[in-house]
Amino acid sequence: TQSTRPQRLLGAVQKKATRGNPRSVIQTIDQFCRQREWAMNVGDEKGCILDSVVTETNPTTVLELGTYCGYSTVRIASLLPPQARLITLEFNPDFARIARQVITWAGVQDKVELVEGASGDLIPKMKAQFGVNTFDLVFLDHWKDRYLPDTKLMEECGLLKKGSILLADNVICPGTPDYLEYVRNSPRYQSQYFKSHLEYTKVEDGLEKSVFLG
Ligand SMILES: O=C(NCCCCc1cc2ccncc2s1)c1cc(-c2ccc(F)cc2)cc(O)c1O
Ligand SMILES: [Mg+2]
Repeated sequence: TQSTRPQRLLGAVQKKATRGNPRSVIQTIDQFCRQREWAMNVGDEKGCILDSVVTETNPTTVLELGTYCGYSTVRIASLLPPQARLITLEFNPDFARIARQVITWAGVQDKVELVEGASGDLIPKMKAQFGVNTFDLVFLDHWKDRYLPDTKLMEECGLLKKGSILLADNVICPGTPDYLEYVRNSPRYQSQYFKSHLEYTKVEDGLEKSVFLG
């Protein structure tokens, strides 16, 4: 039977990347996506912006919405201090199955909890079921029309505290117009746009970093 793109991406990682070395996993995926097949990872250009936001935030508790093959999961987890934790949500079980193997190959599985399900269902369970108080950093990279409702849901569930950082991928391409309008006009956020390009292309895209002001 035909393999899927995530399966071929995992194959490249298991063939070319060094076990336990997150940087070599990232490098292998970027090479695969540039030389073989495009895939919707945040990529190397936006990935550097992600890295700088993670390191400057120095988060203890991170939420990622949208795991896909685990590329940004590995990028974030590899920069976390020892006791820090990353919870990543994935809706698609096939993507989740691949992501678990990529995360383990990179050796960051002890910092990561991958949960399968829809963000709208799981966010209200974060405190009771996952023992989360608040998130220091949230990376939004799932359905683009869920960024705004899920941000409002996180506010309502008390998952954001003064200083929590929201970092949103794809605010230009595919685009998240209602989310951008909200975080840029709400008095509860201080927003900043980091201009970049859609992963592995010359198309404009960018990340929006929004600090929750409480
Ligand atoms: O859709 C994208 N990403 C979300 C996939 C949806 C996966 C989900 C995870 C989850 C977890 C919890 N609840 C609900 C959900 S839904 C996406 C698409 C493009 C793109 C850009 C130009 C193109 F021509 C074609 C695709 C680029 C990107 O960087 C993306 O992130
Ligand atoms: Mg994305």
